[in-house]
Amino acid sequence: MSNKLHAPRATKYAFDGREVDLLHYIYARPDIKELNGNPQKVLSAIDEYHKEFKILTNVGAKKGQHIVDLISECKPSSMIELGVYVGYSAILFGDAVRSHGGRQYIGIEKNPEMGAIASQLVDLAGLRNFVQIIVGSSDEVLQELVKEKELAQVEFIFLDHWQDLYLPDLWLLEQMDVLKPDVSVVVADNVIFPGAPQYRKWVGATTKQKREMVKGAGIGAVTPNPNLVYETVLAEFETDFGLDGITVTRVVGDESE
Ligand SMILES: C[S@@+](CC[C@H](N)C(=O)[O-])C[C@H]1O[C@@H](n2cnc3c(N)ncnc32)[C@H](O)[C@@H]1O
Repeated sequence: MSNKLHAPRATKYAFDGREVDLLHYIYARPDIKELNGNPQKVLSAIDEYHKEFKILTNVGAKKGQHIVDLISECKPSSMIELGVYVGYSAILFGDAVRSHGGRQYIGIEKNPEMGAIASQLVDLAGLRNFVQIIVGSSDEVLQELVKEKELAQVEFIFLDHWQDLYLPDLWLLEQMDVLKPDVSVVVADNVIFPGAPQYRKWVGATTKQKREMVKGAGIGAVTPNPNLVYETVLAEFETDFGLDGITVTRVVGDESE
C-alpha cells in the first residue's frame, strides 16, 4: 500500500517523488551558493536534473523562449499562470516580466507539495518578492482574486494545468469580464500533445460560430461570452514528448450588443 494517504496518485511523469528528489539534488549541488539569486542558474540546474535523472513536465527551453519573446513584446505589468508544478516556468517568466518593468507574477498550483517546492525554488532564484505562488484550484483562486479586487483585467495568462480545464477556466474569465480587447493575451501549452481540441475550437472560432456553439447543451456551470473577438496563432515545436504546440490568443474586440 502506498504511504501517500492524501497526495494525488503518481502519473507516468510526475508526483512519484521525483519533484522532492529534484529539491535534494539542487541543494546538494557543490555550486548551490552560486544559484542563490540567479534565476538562469536555477533553471539550468532543473534542466540538468531533467536530462540526467528524471523527466519533469516543465514547459521546456524552446516553448519557454517563445513565451519569453512574447513577454518582451507585450511587457505585461502582471502575469498569471495556471499550473506551476516545480516552478520552472514561474522562474523563467517571472524573471522576464520583472526585467521588463512588470509589477507581479501570480502562479496558481493545486498540489500543495508542488506549491511548496515551487516556492522554495522561486525563493532560491531571488524572486520571492515578485512571484507569488498561491496553492488552490485555478477556478476557485481566480474567482477569489476577482472578488478581492486583486484582478480587474487579465494582461497575460499562461494556461498549463490540465488540458480539460483550459476551456472551463477561459469561460470563467469571460464570465468574470476580465478579458479585455487590446489588453489580454492568453497562452496555452500542450495544445497538440496531450492536446486541447475543445479549447482550440473555441479560441479559433468566430463570434458567430461561438454564438451557435453556446446554443448547444452541456456548457456547464459557467456562462461563456461568445462576443469576444479572438485572434489565435498556433506555434509548433519538437519537444522531448514529440510534436507539441502552444496557442497565443489575443483579445482584439468585443461584439456584445
Ligand atoms: C504541466 S504541469 C505545469 C508545468 C509548469 N507550468 C512549468 O512549465 O514549469 C501541470 C501542473 O498543473 C497543476 N494543476 C492541475 N490542475 C490544476 C488546477 N485546477 N489548478 C491549479 N493547478 C492545477 C498540477 O498539479 C501540475 O503541477
